[in-house]
Amino acid sequence: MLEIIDLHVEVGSKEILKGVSLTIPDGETHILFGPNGSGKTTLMMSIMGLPKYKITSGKIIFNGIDITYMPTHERAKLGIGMMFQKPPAIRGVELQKLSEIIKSIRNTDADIQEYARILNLEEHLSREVNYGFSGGEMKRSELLQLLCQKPSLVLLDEPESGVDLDNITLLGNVIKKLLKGEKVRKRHTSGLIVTHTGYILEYVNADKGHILMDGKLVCSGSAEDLFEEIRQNGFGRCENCLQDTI
Ligand SMILES: Nc1ncnc2c1ncn2[C@@H]1O[C@H](COP(=O)(O)OP(=O)(O)OP(=O)(O)O)[C@@H](O)[C@H]1O
Repeated sequence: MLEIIDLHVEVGSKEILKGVSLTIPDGETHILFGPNGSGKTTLMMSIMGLPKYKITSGKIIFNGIDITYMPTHERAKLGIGMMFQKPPAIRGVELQKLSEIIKSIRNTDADIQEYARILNLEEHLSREVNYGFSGGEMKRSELLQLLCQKPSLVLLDEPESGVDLDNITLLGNVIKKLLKGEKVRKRHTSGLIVTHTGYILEYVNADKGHILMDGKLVCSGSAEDLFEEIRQNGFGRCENCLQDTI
């Protein structure tokens, strides 16, 4: 499904990712932990191919295709979808219109009205995408777009941040549905999720967790065990592991 090999990425001429290797097999959901500024968003953006994130070496292989230098819209067409931590507003484009475009590009059978109903976004369909939306509404709008895209790899960057407890339940259940492993185009859906709070672990079956420190993956294992360790001891012990990688 997704294979990242020794990835080095620069942002604004500063090296942020310093040799990340990660494999997410078909149908697996992996969780990415790490302190602020360690490079989690950078990794997600690099997988999605945002131009600001300059890959200086290494490879990203998706379903056997080398996508390292492929433009973002082609990656989206191939089935990589992302929920951004801070999604941009798109002036002049209604959420309904964008959902239809996404649906037609991927040729999915998404029921936009039904998904909007589930996500309490019916009134937002006629509004410009994310413009003036609250934090929680933006997250739901991102999720609506993902449901329309039906990606085979879902990247979720802090899906629960800024979302109230009722809406975390709603979001968690929809994400669970998105990842539940139903076959999309003969493949199961895979996921990579960044979380600080760990709420999302209550909704998804996480196959593995990873810890990113200063642009390097320093640890992999059970997502629940890693989260418990972080909850109790912070990233202190990870600092020692980071020293071992230098
Ligand atoms: N244009 C830039 N120039 C220099 N450094 C940058 C630039 N853009 C981002 N960075 C730095 O890259 C580092 C990694 O940022 P990133 O957003 O990937 O971290 P993160 O792990 O997702 O953090 P958080 O948990 O706070 O969301 C940060 O130290 C950030 O300041």
